[in-house]
Amino acid sequence: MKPVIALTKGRLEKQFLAYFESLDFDVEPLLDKGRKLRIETSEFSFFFAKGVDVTTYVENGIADLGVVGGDILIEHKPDVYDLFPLPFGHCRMALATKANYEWPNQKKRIASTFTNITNAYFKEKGESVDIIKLEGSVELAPILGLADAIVDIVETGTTLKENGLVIADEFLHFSARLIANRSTLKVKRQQLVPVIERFKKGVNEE
Ligand SMILES: Nc1ncnc2c1ncn2[C@@H]1O[C@H](COP(=O)(O)OP(=O)(O)OP(=O)(O)O)[C@@H](O)[C@H]1O
Ligand SMILES: O=P(O)(O)OC[C@H]1O[C@H](OP(=O)(O)OP(=O)(O)O)[C@H](O)[C@@H]1O
Repeated sequence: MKPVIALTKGRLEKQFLAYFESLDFDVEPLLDKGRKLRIETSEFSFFFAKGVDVTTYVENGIADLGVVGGDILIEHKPDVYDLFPLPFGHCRMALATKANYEWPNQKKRIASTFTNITNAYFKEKGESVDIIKLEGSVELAPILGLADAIVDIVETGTTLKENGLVIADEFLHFSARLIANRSTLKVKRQQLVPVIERFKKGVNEE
């Protein structure tokens, strides 16, 4: 059986494809996949899922390997092998507010998709805050008055800028990561190690 790889769909998928192609793997069947969620190449079986679901599939041994953002690993702490960083998907975590924002004297309200990361960040500062969980377009929260600030991913800073927000603090840097199921890595060692080494070659050559 071919190794099974779970890929985070969307943004990371496109960057993965470019990387995968640069390592001379067969990408042809992945290029025109349409709405298909599973694709077979000559060497691998791929499927595509949201980042956090990629970790669930890898954790449960449905996929041998997975490609996922480092933010997802820190936020959800799945029980998988975190093998190494991949040279794409670079972004950072930031606390952001409206420009010239005056923090209130009472407990701060922080909106984020990353509630565990936010909680850990403020805990380390010894500050108690109210965390409001949002699923996307988090930048809206300070603008509409739902929260004083947000904790969210920043790459170019364009989304913050175009919505009148500024970075108050930056505290974590991420890239995509290659992850593996813990027991599969032992059982299918002979098959997986050469694949992992080939992925690593691309990282070392960067
Ligand atoms: N603006 C960004 N620039 C670079 N990398 C990003 C950016 N936003 C997210 N990422 C990285 O890419 C991964 C996938 O993000 P993506 O936005 O495609 O999925 P998502 O956050 O689940 O969004 P959606 O709900 O739209 O699918 C994230 O886990 C993160 O590591
Ligand atoms: O610094 P930038 O390059 O502007 O990128 C940052 C934006 O990208 C992500 O959002 P995404 O596009 O995934 O949409 P979402 O808000 O629905 O998560 C992130 O949540 C920021 O909003």
